[in-house]
Amino acid sequence: MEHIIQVKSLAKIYGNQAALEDVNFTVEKGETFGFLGPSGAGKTTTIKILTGQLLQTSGEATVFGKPASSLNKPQYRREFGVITDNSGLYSRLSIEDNLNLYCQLYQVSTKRIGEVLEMVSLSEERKKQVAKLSKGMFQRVILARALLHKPALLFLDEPTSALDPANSALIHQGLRELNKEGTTIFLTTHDMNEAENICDRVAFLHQGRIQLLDQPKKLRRQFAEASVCIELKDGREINVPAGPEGAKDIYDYFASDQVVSIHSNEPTLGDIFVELTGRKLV
Ligand SMILES: Nc1ncnc2c1ncn2[C@@H]1O[C@H](COP(=O)(O)OP(=O)(O)OP(=O)(O)O)[C@@H](O)[C@H]1O
Repeated sequence: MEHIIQVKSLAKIYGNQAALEDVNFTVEKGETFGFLGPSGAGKTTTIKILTGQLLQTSGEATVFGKPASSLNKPQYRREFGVITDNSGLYSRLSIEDNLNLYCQLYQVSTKRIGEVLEMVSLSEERKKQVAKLSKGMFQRVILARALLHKPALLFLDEPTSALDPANSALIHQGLRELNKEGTTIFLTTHDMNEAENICDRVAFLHQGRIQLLDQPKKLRRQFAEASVCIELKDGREINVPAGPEGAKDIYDYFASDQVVSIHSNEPTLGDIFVELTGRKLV
């Protein structure tokens, strides 16, 4: 496997406060990696270090095999994209004119504009002035701009915070398509649905350390209760052991035609986070 990002014993101390302590992880080529944590966990600090905007106090952070601190140099601009809150656009210009400027900057054909606007469902609005866009549309233009040059690696800091579910879904769709085209994605979020929807693996950051790291599916299984829930026609929900000891009950409910649905008692990523840390993700 090819490590696109490699982080070893990373620490960041602001004054006398440790924001990150002994953080270790790798991000493999082609994956969408989610960095989950509540406010103040150290997510933005990590993105800033990985994109060369901030220097760590100790430890190693390499991106494409080079020290992350070197990514600040203009020659690496084409290789990765960063989307943060303060990604400015020219408000008096249209969406299309904004993207035209970036095509020149990245030396990308303007044909790509149509493709990226399609990916974020903004084809119809391309002539609209940026000042007149809703927040969700604005966020989608920022994403479209980051997609123009098909970066090998894209960093997103809470890409859908404060967006409604419809706009979030459009951003997720754009990210999935970009990932299919080969872009490795590193995103921070405190939205567990976002993590479940688009991430191949997630790391739970709490108090400056990674508490868990795996595929969402595996984490849910690891923390699942050994029981299944049977929903009955009379409205009751019965929890039955998932092993042989529950088999007779399950058979009886089916045999007497009482079952509406049966599902495993798997926790959400949010449930797991609360169990692990005693804190909610938001
Ligand atoms: N420039 C700074 N100077 C001092 N402390 C800072 C600075 N930037 C961040 N911190 C502190 O470091 C810790 C981690 O902050 P960070 O912004 O990385 O968290 P976060 O997980 O991104 O939070 P949020 O979800 O609210 O954006 C916090 O306790 C924060 O107060």
